[in-house]
Amino acid sequence: MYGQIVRDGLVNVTGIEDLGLTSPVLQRTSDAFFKEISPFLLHFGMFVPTIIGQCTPEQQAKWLPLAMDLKIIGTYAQTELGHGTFIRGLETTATYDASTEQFILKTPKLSSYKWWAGGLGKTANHCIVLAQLYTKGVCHGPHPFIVQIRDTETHMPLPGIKVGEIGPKLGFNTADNGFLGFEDFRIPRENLMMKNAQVTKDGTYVKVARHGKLTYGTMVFVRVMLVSDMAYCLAKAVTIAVRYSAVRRQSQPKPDQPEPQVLDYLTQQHKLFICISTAHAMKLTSTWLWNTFTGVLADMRDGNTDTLPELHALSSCLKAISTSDTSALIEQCRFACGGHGYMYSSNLPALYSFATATRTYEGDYTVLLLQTARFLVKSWEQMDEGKPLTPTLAYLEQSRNGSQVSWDDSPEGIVRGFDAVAAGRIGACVKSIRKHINNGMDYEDAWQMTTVQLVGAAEAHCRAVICRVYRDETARLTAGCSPGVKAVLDQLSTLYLLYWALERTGDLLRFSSLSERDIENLQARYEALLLKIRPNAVGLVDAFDFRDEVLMSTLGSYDGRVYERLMEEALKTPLNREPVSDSFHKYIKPMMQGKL
Ligand SMILES: CCCCCCCC(=O)SCCNC(=O)CCNC(=O)[C@H](O)C(C)(C)COP(=O)(O)OP(=O)(O)OC[C@H]1O[C@@H](n2cnc3c(N)ncnc32)[C@H](O)[C@@H]1OP(=O)(O)O
Ligand SMILES: Cc1cc2nc3c(=O)[nH]c(=O)nc-3n(C[C@H](O)[C@H](O)[C@H](O)COP(=O)(O)OP(=O)(O)OC[C@H]3O[C@@H](n4cnc5c(N)ncnc54)[C@H](O)[C@@H]3O)c2cc1C
Repeated sequence: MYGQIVRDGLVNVTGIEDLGLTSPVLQRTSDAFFKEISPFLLHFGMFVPTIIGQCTPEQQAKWLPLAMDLKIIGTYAQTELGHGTFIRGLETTATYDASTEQFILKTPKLSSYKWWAGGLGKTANHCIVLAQLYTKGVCHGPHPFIVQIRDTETHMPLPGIKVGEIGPKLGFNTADNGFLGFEDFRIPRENLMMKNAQVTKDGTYVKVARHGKLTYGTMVFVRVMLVSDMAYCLAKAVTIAVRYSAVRRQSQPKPDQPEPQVLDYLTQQHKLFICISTAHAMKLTSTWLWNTFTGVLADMRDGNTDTLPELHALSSCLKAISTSDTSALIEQCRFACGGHGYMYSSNLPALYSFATATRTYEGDYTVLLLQTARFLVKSWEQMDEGKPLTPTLAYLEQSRNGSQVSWDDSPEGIVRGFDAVAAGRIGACVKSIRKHINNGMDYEDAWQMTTVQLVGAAEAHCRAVICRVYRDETARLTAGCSPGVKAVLDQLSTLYLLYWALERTGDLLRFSSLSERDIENLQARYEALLLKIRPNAVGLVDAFDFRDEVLMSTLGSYDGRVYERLMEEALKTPLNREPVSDSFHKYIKPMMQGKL
């Protein structure tokens, strides 16, 4: 299995490398090889970006050509058995020895072992290691180091290195995630990635970057990329589920009628059409976030890190919500396909196991929403002091006078409604924190007592951002479209707004003038819109343009030959090679004869 995966992985990266194709195509072709992920994903997904983001030009000149030409194969080893979220708590140490101009890497105890890095188990021979940097007896916190862990000729682990595979997981089982321990392992001083901080030959620590968190830059980059990856993953799942729902006929609502396509059931449309909308919403939001990210990078190149906190807050909540929505909606696609959706050959289980992992890696859902909440509360307090708000928080101004937003169910009205919910929930958090402090709690305890509300406020802020960006970008992009295309894409963006308005009626009742009658109108509009979208449903998923080789699904292939493909896959199962398994003769027959 591992050998096959590595072969496929190399064909994928070297073949495409030779063709010089860009990453979106690389992603699609990669999907033609793997239902889960490539053992080389971390090499291009984090090892190379970290060299670019954390190395000096001189260090890049040394390491980047080796990495891009696959002369070295890398991964990113930050998480340890004992710590993943709390980076400042990482236990692996890198202590500078000025007498030899080397760092000595140590994993002091079992919980210090690096754990999880993709490709670390058997594939990578180098890795980026986050370790607590000590020099002259002072700890300067986690810093990135490039470390060779295996001999590039023999692939044997170097002396002082303990490395291996962590074992089977819910998914990602083609990624040989690994563990790594160091026993007084020495690396040259130059292997500290020195763009943001340096250690001179005599061991003097020199902070280069003004913002202490630039070390975490790779995580921001990957979080930004993951929003786009989620749109792509969900688009595949809903393509499978909608095509299957057009083929599958089941039940007989009217005695004299043939069994209908299950796609004609309103409940099936309710399950699936939000998935199409959400794939579009996340794709457009990811492009907007990428443009925000590149803008902040440009500012930082000019030495201005003022916009980094807002980017961290945005990338954190959008990564959390996009991965959470995608996991839930891919599972919804599986539910919509009945028993056959549970077949591995449908590819829905693999898509789900991939998506649900993203809810955790690159920053756990709750932890990242609390990061965003930290920024929201700070912004509220700055607003109270009369300071200007950042662009994505401009809506907070409307909450100043405390008046309730009047509800109107136009798309702009619904977007304003979500702004009001976000502003109201952030304000409620600030009030809760202040109440606890007035009752004698210190700030940290008051914050902890409010974290359930803070996670909700961050989700509300994120939903408001997605709704606004989706609506605005749809308006901008459809301006030049034919009336027919514009109408269908407007239907999808309106469906997203109506769906989430109905999901959040409690909040809208609390923070806007929404009434019972308004809710009835929303429900009626939503159901009518499902019926309008139905005739275009298959066309909309065909427009995602996934080849069968990329979908890898018995249920979602373009030709609709579902039952034939299910049977073809079943007959390939090893158990079907012989009519009688030898277990019958070894165990079942003796049991039937009372001889066990
Ligand atoms: C293709 C890719 C496949 C990917 C496979 C998977 C790869 C991985 O999973 S790699 C490992 C990923 N690990 C993580 O994401 C760990 C998540 N944890 C974290 O990000 C941090 O520990 C965190 C922020 C949650 C908490 O850390 P902590 O030191 O307590 O930070 P905290 O005290 O809350 O914040 C300190 C300041 O830094 C800021 N900050 C924190 N993180 C960042 C960041 N990434 N960027 C910018 N600023 C940041 C905070 O906003 C805060 O600013 P301020 O004090 O002005 O409010
Ligand atoms: C498939 C997969 C691939 C991965 N690949 C890599 C990789 O290549 N390289 C790498 O370095 N890492 C990798 N990781 C590790 C991943 O980054 C961590 O698992 C992730 O950051 C979560 O950290 P944790 O496991 O310590 O969870 P924890 O933080 O221990 O989470 C456990 C629970 O504690 C809660 N919690 C933690 N802190 C707080 C808080 N402050 N407030 C409230 N609740 C809190 C969480 O919300 C969660 O409910 C991978 C993980 C997976 C699943």
